[in-house]
Amino acid sequence: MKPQLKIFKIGGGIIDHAPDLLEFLRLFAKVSGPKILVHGGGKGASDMMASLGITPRMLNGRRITDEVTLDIVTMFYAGKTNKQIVAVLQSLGVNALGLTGADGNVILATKRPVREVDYGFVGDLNEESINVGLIHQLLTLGITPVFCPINHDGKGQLLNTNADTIAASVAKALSRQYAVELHFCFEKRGVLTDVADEKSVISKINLFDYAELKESGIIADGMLPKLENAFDALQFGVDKVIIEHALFIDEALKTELCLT
Ligand SMILES: Nc1ncnc2c1ncn2[C@@H]1O[C@H](COP(=O)(O)OP(=O)(O)O)[C@@H](O)[C@H]1O
Ligand SMILES: CC(=O)N[C@@H](CCC(=O)OP(=O)(O)O)C(=O)O
Repeated sequence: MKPQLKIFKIGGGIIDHAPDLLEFLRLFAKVSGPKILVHGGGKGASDMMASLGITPRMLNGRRITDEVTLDIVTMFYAGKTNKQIVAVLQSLGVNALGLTGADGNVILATKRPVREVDYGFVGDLNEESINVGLIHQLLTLGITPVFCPINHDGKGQLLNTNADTIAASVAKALSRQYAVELHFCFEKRGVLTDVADEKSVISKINLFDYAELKESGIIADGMLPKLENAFDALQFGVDKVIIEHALFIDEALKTELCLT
């Protein structure tokens, strides 16, 4: 039987609010067994860009990342956010190790090819991208990897990758060796039929429901790429995928995805 591995992803809505981030990290610290944290921080990065007089540009849930934007997001994700999270986890007794994809060549990305849109320095991932051996060794040493959304191309270029995609790709790659549970944690109780009503959580969504929810417009915005990544993980070997509130990971109200 494969050993268990729990992977959690948190996004900008939680990271941006210091008390919520601290509360989530307290809950994460209590999770037993091998675990990994993947963080985003898109909202804070956009705020930082705006404060510098630069207008953030997003398309289909991905940030158009020119040279200046890459500098800012690298400072924000790999610097401030990643190191702050690692420091708090250390204070909570978790031996966390903050990583970009360049560190230990742990995630190798490919610059997104220019088609109708030039996304700039955005990195795509594939089956070969994740250094499963290194992550396994870190977990064996009792270390908790903390991934930020910055990766590299192996030729000296840093690239910006959507954090949901990193979480799904790491989960898929490690599912060859581990029974993986993947948790997408954000500021709502799960996938809702009405985004204004926290009680309208859909407890289970299969591929058929997913198509209908997309068609009807019930899922929109950031939830679209999140569910796309989440179902991709489920279809390629991840045992369990859950979408839930970052501050209520112990509670039953949440959305679980299933294939049929
Ligand atoms: N049906 C839905 N249920 C829950 N959230 C939804 C739904 N449709 C759209 N959303 C939006 O998706 C957002 C989550 O995506 P996103 O902001 O990208 O999260 P994160 O930054 O945590 O990855 C929610 O804040 C919500 O506004
Ligand atoms: C290429 C790309 O879009 N990268 C994302 C990485 C951060 C992210 O995914 O943050 P959340 O999880 O908080 O949305 C961005 O810069 O917004």
